[in-house]
Amino acid sequence: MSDGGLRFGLIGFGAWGKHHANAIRQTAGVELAAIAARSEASAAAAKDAYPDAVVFTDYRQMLETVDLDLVDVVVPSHLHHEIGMAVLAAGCHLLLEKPMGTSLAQCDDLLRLAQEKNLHLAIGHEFRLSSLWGKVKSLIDDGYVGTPQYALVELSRNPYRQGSDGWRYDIERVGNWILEEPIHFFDLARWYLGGNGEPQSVVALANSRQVDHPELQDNFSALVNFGGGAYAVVSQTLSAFEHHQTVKVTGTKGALWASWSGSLDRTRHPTFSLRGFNGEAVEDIPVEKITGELFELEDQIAMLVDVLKNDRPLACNAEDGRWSVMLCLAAQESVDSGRIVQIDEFAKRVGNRPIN
Ligand SMILES: NC(=O)C1=CN([C@@H]2O[C@H](COP(=O)(O)OP(=O)(O)OC[C@H]3O[C@@H](n4cnc5c(N)ncnc54)[C@H](OP(=O)(O)O)[C@@H]3O)[C@@H](O)[C@H]2O)C=CC1
Ligand SMILES: O=C1CO[C@H](CO)[C@@H](O)[C@@H]1O
Repeated sequence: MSDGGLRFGLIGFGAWGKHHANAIRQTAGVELAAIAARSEASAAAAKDAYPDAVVFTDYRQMLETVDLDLVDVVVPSHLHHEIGMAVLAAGCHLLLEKPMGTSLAQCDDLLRLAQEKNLHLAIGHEFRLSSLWGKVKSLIDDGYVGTPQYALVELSRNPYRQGSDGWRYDIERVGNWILEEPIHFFDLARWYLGGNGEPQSVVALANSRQVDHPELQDNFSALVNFGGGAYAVVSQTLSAFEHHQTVKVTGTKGALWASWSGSLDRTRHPTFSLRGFNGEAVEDIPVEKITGELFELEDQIAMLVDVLKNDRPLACNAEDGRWSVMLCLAAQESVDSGRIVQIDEFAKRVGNRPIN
């Protein structure tokens, strides 16, 4: 760490990488020291927006020549493993965007190397930093609903962006569409219901609007069984308009209903609300801070500064990231086979280790 604070590098200056760069710029105690883009055009845009950062078109050169504390990786999903491994091998802490990998073997390589090198590996499930989705979690933990028995995490939105070179619509590069956005909801569901034990099984359905691309699934719904009989419903449609997300959690005593709406996922002007039934009365529950993925991204960078400077725990660690990848892969297997997938069996067969 230099005297001026932490030195962060960024790899990937696309649609979401630009927001990461901005979040780093907004955060006290950290400097965006270097950026690696791929094309000359993206590198020029990075240099223009961040003239004080050293800009590269080869991330390896950046890792070899610049002294960095943490590198933030925001590239198409099929590159997470290759680039994440290179960052850790270079001895830098890593913030890796979701999905942690497109296979469990990739997640395990990253976990192993981070452990060997004693480096932090944070996964970009920024919803965990949200004042709204986080308030639901703290109310559950405080016993507001009693023992949680049911969670619905649902999104209705417009279609995914193509991504640079159309990677998001290429199954080889995206992995599957569950790894794109429903992965956040599996992470939330496990966060909310995890007190009942880890997920035990998943069954899912999906379909596509494009007859010639059945693998690009616009509609997706899954049921996840947790210990103690609790279960979650994760559901998403990409065939809708704007961006509307709902969480409903009910338990033996009460209920919570959170909702977030915006013209786009990245609006800074959303509407959101949290209502609860505490077993006696229905109430509006105040949410202290504005919420949305742009705000959470800033909080995620601030959280990392706190982790590195004050040795605090990560909001979402590599085991959590691996779990959410596993749930997505198990759900895709259920879609493809038409069968319920037992997570412990899947974990041993595909992940080469039991769930606990
Ligand atoms: N947590 C969240 O809420 C979100 C997470 N994401 C995740 O972030 C990642 C990026 O998504 P997004 O920004 O939308 O995708 P984009 O396609 O918009 O951007 C990807 C960028 O990566 C760059 N890139 C590709 N290869 C390399 C390389 N070898 N070195 C440096 N840069 C490279 C591309 O460069 P070029 O421009 O030159 O082609 C492009 O600018 C994905 O994994 C996605 O899942 C995305 C949105 C939200
Ligand atoms: O949260 C998200 C917003 O949407 C993107 C797709 O358009 C996803 O990549 C991402 O995870």
